[in-house]
Amino acid sequence: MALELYLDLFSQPCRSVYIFAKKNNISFDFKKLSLLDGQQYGEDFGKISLIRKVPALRDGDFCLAESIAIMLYLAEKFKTPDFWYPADLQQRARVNEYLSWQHTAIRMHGSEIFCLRLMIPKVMGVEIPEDKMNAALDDLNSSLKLVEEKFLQDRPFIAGDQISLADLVAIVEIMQPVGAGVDVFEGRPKLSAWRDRVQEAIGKELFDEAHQYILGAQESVKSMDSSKMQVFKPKILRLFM
Ligand SMILES: N[C@@H](CCC(=O)N[C@@H](CS)C(=O)NCC(=O)O)C(=O)O
Repeated sequence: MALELYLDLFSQPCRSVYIFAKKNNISFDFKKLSLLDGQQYGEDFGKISLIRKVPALRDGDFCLAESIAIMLYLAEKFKTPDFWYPADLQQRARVNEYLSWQHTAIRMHGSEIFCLRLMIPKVMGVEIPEDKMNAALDDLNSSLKLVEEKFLQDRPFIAGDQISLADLVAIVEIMQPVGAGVDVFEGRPKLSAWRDRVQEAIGKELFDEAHQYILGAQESVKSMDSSKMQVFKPKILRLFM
């Protein structure tokens, strides 16, 4: 049985797994799971992951959740080039440091902008007050500043001269607010130059293919039937209201 990846390219961690697998010529069955249609709550997906989030992997009888665990599994199984997750002690520690930090920083702040600008107005039918939006933008800006000043410094990539899993996980998260219409690269030449290097290392075609849905998110969310998105209401109420 071919290796299966359950993905929705609206999702940042799905894009990192997708790009990683494609870039390393790992063949897989793309199992599209539509988050906006609530397919993560379906009975079939529950057999793959009780966490009910994507990405998820099935390799024979073995199922795995969590994007970073999935990419490390693929890296080990398919012996991908060292630069993705360097064997060098301190380079690997740099990658681990970024991967550990990002969950509650850039990922949280970029996702919040996406929810405040696109999801909440659609699902709840309300616009977000300006002060709340500004506070979320401040949080995002402080995380982006740390990406530049702490994680990149003067290096081409987070762990040194070559792309690693840290850069891949960083770029997919940083593109999420861009999809919601916030150009995080404007006025940030260092971050923009790093984005260009990451794009080049991934390959522009693959980068664009993986990001086409998120970059069209403003239009696609606008045209969606909000009654179908009510499945998100309890979560939005819990997290944001
Ligand atoms: N830490 C997880 C995060 C996975 C996650 O939060 N996935 C979101 C999409 S970005 C999801 O499936 N959400 C569905 C839901 O919460 O209902 C990873 O890196 O894989």
